[in-house]
Amino acid sequence: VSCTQNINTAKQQECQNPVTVSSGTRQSPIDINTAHCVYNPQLKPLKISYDPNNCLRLRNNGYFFQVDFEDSKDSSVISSGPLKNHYRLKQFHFHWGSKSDRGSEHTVNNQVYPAELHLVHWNPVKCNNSDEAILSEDGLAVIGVFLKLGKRHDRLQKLVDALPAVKHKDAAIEFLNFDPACMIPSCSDYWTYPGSLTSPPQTECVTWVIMKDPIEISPEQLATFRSLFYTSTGEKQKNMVDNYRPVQPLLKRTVYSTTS
Ligand SMILES: C[C@@H](CNC(=O)c1ccc(S(N)(=O)=O)cc1)Cn1ccc2ccccc21
Ligand SMILES: [Zn+2]
Repeated sequence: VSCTQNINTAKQQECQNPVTVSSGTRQSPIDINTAHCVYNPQLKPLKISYDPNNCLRLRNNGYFFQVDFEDSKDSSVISSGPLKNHYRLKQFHFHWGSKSDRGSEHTVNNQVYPAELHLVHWNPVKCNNSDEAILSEDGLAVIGVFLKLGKRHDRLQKLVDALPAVKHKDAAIEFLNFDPACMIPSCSDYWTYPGSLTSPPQTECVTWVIMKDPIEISPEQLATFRSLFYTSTGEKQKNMVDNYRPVQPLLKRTVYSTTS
């Protein structure tokens, strides 16, 4: 069933025909209960190799703002860690709250962060393109990075300065030479589990890799995220905030950890 519905906000908005994936057995996001995580000594660090020349454009898709990458070659890829194949970077985006006591999609021992970064990669070994990947079991690998309030993130400022140019839904600008590796924490520890897209069509195609350490951004930088709109120009303006899905049941899944 595909209906155009806004991203699930905390109120789990439903469109005409509710599309809650109630039959889902591996939905995302989840709360990461560190006491129930299983230490897996075989888990290697994730290998990350991004080429800033693949960075193409920044756009407002009406759910979040997103930076799109050239993904016709294996030039910005991740591998190793829990992954059997290498995966190509397609885009990254964020989720954030209207206030700093909400915003992240995943939580850690029920602790919420004010925002969360998702770097979305697809499997070129199993799939021909990213649209096919969302329909395949191990089609996507998404790196999640928590954001906490603190000092200004100097390298992220280039992105923050570009946001006013994409205030409204469907706005897009050329955005070049940004290295997403600057948003990966220096500590390589992570949790990993099998999950889904957190927005429609919520297909169960994602291997999640959630970095343990958050990165820091300033209150001013987060305020700029909140200055974007869900709405197109001409519509009644609705601030783009609280674009996160509530946590979903873990069910029979195990979250693996790189640390005991
Ligand atoms: C995959 C959608 C587009 N959405 C995504 O690519 C996507 C990627 C990652 C996340 S997250 N937050 O989990 O990292 C969320 C969404 C397009 N699309 C293709 C077919 C399709 C059918 C219905 C609706 C949208 C559809
Ligand atoms: Zn996301």
